[in-house]
Amino acid sequence: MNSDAALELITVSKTYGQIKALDKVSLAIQSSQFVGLLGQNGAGKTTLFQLLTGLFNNDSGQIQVCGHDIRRHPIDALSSIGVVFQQSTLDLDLTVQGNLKFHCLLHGLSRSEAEHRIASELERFDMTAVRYQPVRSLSGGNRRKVELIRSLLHRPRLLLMDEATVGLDPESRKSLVNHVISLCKERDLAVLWSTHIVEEIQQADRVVVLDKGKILADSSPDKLLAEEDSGVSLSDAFLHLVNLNKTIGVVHGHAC
Ligand SMILES: Nc1ncnc2c1ncn2[C@@H]1O[C@H](COP(=O)(O)OP(=O)(O)OP(=O)(O)O)[C@@H](O)[C@H]1O
Repeated sequence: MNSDAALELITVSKTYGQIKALDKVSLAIQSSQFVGLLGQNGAGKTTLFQLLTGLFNNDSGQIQVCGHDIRRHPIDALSSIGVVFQQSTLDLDLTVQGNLKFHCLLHGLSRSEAEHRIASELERFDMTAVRYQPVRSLSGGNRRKVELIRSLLHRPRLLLMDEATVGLDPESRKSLVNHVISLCKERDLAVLWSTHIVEEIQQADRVVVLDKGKILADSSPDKLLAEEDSGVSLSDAFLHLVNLNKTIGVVHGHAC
């Protein structure tokens, strides 16, 4: 067990009937690490996030967040996590302030501390001007920024970004990635960034490739490129790895 890790999974499995959505997954993320998670449809990414956010329990294995076991000490573990989900969870009819304040109060912050943190995070993201606007009136990119700000208000140690750029234009996507990379380094945050868009994680410290519930690779983007020797881009390396795993699966299937 790595007690310094912001997130540690040890042989975590989750099945749905016959389907092994996660199969003995082990993974550790340290503070200040930005880890990209790649996987094709059905690889197990959503299942992983569902376990990490306490929505479902793993069948076996252990999940620790900042040293807190998510099953035995869920409040300590979950309060160390900030999450931006793929689907927006903002109340469109409330103002930005209303959404952010609600989150602060849920986390037990006093009203004055909430005001202070909201003001300083909005300033950090250059969003002070929209503080009292209804979320409905914001662009998609700004709504995502509000969700990111909200995820940071209780000062998490681990940030989970679950396909958080879906629906954003390339510029807004790039801006969100850059914001999160800066935060990761400035605040010693551990980040797990799940995406289908390989270019988003070119600057990641590590790239984890998940396929059919198993980790196929866990290394730096440069190392992954060199190891796969499959083309010029990280995207080529990812596809090569996943296709290779498909071929191995077929060969094993025939052998049995
Ligand atoms: N509630 C469920 N009941 C049954 N099977 C499920 C359930 N949730 C996920 N699965 C199966 O588990 C596997 C992993 O699915 P999961 O949604 O975690 O993958 P994913 O990587 O998030 O895919 P996508 O990129 O399409 O969102 C798939 O085979 C999926 O069909």
